[in-house]
Amino acid sequence: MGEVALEACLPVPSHRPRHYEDLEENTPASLSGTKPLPLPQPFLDYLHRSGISPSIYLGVLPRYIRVKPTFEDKISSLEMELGCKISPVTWLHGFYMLPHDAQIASSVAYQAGEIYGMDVASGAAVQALGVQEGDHVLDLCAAPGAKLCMLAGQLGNNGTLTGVDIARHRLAACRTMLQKYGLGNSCRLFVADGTCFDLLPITQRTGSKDIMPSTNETVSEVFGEWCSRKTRRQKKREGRLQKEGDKIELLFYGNGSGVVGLTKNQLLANCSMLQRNHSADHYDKVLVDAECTHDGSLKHICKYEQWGWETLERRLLDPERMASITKLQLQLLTNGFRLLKTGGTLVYSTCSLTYDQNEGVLDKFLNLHYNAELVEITECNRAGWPCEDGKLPHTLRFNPSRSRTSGLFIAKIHKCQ
Ligand SMILES: C[S@@+](CC[C@H](N)C(=O)[O-])C[C@H]1O[C@@H](n2cnc3c(N)ncnc32)[C@H](O)[C@@H]1O
Repeated sequence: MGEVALEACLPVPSHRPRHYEDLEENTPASLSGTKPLPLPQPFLDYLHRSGISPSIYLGVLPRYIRVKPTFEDKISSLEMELGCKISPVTWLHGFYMLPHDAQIASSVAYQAGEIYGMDVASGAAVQALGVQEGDHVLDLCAAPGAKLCMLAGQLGNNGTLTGVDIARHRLAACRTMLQKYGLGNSCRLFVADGTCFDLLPITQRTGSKDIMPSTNETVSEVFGEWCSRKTRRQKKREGRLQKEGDKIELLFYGNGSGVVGLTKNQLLANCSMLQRNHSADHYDKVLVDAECTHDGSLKHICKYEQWGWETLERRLLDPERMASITKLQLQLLTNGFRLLKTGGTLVYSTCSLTYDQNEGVLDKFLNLHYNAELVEITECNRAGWPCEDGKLPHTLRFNPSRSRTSGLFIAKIHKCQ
């Protein structure tokens, strides 16, 4: 589905939703005149139980792009090509706002990898992490990769970026993005379960010089430069590695990621480092953009029209599914924090606006981790961000109808001694 107004793509209900009145009452003045949204009753009940007003889905959101710094002075040529107004987002550098129906995919800039579509609230989550050149950064739920690309851009050529996702096909899309935008040099991507992933960054201390190769490894098992076209030998080797029952698969690595020249055992030897508890070898920054019910995303809710509303009932409304998703979120957050070095920063975000998946998960996490502290997001013009306070100190919520962004929850955590 393209970028379409929600009202235009949702089915007309056979009955008047119970929370219709709530919807009318809560319609923001700036959006008045917009018809109430026809959502199925079970979903409205879910929103009601979760304390979310259905009014957040009213109105048509603009679309956003992030542009490479070198492209910023060429915005007028993109305006001419697309035939629409493109305005800079005043509160987050590098982001621009377009009409909701603007089609960027055929533009010269998109094809040349100068711009990509990314919601500006997602950009805020990345900005909150405060990445600096030289950092070792972990993105524990990386696919399909918009945030990973922004992280890679902020990192420059100094430091490393490790992306992890459990879904191979989604991580492959991430790899395509990194390559298209020329951002993969310092990155490595692993297909792995983020709840137990335990590879540390390849820093000088844990780099190839410190780790002795295993005696039964051959030269052919040393990682050479990654390329999209693989030789038959490489494919055979990868097949063999997977057959050996690896839980972790290295899907992509750039020349400056520290992987080139290592053997498989050297790379995986990083695992044992955690037991040694050298916190200094851990990641400086960790992003846990956790799997969630996506109920803050208008675009995502629209997709249920294609998938069928019964899919939504199965994915969002089933109590067992909800319990398993909050458990997964807590496990991802816990493991991300374990991989973070003392003094480091972690950002937890979801595109759900329910209490349970955000403050609820954090509450449980903070009760178990005396050395975790919620801290204020002070990055880049933060005072101008169009968000609201969450229900825990320093947490933020982007409410779509007020912020004109996709819905997002963001919390920033500091790892103390
Ligand atoms: C909200 S999406 C992440 C979006 C991504 N950060 C971006 O900006 O494009 C959540 C991701 O978590 C992944 N995921 C789900 N369970 C996981 C697990 N146990 N370990 C790692 N990733 C997981 C999903 O495959 C999905 O790609």
